[in-house]
Amino acid sequence: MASTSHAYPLFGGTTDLPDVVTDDLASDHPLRNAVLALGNFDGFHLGHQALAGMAHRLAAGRPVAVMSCEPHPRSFFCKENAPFRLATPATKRWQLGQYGVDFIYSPLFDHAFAGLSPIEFVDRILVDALGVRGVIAGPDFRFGNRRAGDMSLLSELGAARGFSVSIAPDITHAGVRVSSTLIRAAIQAGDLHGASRLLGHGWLVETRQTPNGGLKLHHDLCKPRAGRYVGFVDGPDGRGERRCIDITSAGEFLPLGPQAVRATPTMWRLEAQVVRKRPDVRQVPFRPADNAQKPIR
Ligand SMILES: Cc1cc2nc3c(=O)[nH]c(=O)nc-3n(C[C@H](O)[C@H](O)[C@H](O)COP(=O)(O)O)c2cc1C
Ligand SMILES: Nc1ncnc2c1ncn2[C@@H]1O[C@H](COP(=O)(O)OP(=O)(O)O)[C@@H](O)[C@H]1O
Repeated sequence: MASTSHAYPLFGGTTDLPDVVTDDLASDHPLRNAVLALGNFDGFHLGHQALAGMAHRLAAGRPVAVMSCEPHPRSFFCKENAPFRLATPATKRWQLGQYGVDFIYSPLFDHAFAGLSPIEFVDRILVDALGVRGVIAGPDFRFGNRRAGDMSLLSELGAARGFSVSIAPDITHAGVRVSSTLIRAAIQAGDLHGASRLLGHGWLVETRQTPNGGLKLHHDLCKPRAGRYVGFVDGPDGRGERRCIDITSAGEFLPLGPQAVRATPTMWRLEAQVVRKRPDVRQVPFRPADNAQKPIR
């Protein structure tokens, strides 16, 4: 049911991108009667993926949707001083497309939206604007002004209004609940292997051209510890290739060797921090593609 097809060789082929819905769906819109997963889904980690899988099973052929407010509520409430996001909207859209999500409900998170009471959110958004058949979220999901609504209130309201409310079990890794916060901490420590294990995929980042022709991490993304990294990018022949880059504390990408003069890609999968054994080692050889997840030393 998703609309636009988009090819990213880096990510392994073509995917149908979900529609992005920012407003009410008309009463006869085919995307009504969806099962909607609630939250922000930054990074689309293992917990989020399990939730999306459950939404698919509950939907049983009806549309599957994911909520993702913009800006991220954490930026709106200024809970973070530094950039913190694990994924840009474009990357998230591609990831959700890979999971067969039909649409992303992405309302503007402003004072008016944040000020909706839990009952207003249910009546105005879930029932009137989207006409959901069911919703699903983790046990910790909070909604409505001052986070006043919880899953038990949502279950009551759903039963009264005729949509189903499902609570997803916690997904853990090594005994700890997987969360975006945990993944950010791993990235900030330069532990991209640890981050990838919790994400369930490599960390996909977008870069931007700087005015002086360089490359910089997208300004909303959390910054990995400054150092030398191996990243995987789309090559000029449509196949992927591995490159070495130094990432500065400001998020600048400094390509090494002859690749520095090549056209600069905008999407990378950052795979590993290069641990230097000897201080005089300047270049690190590329590893074969099938070694993607092994540490490079
Ligand atoms: C309609 C609606 C209104 C919300 N209003 C608030 C709010 O006033 N204050 C707040 O902290 N979170 C509010 N939230 C919750 C945020 O979406 C978000 O879950 C939370 O702030 C993110 O914090 P966390 O990442 O620490 O869980 C609201 C959510 C919804 C759906
Ligand atoms: N480890 C997990 N197991 C199960 N559900 C999860 C997990 N992490 C997040 N969720 C659920 O996924 C949805 C999106 O979560 P969100 O708050 O955006 O992610 P996070 O807590 O990782 O920042 C919410 O309904 C949340 O309860």
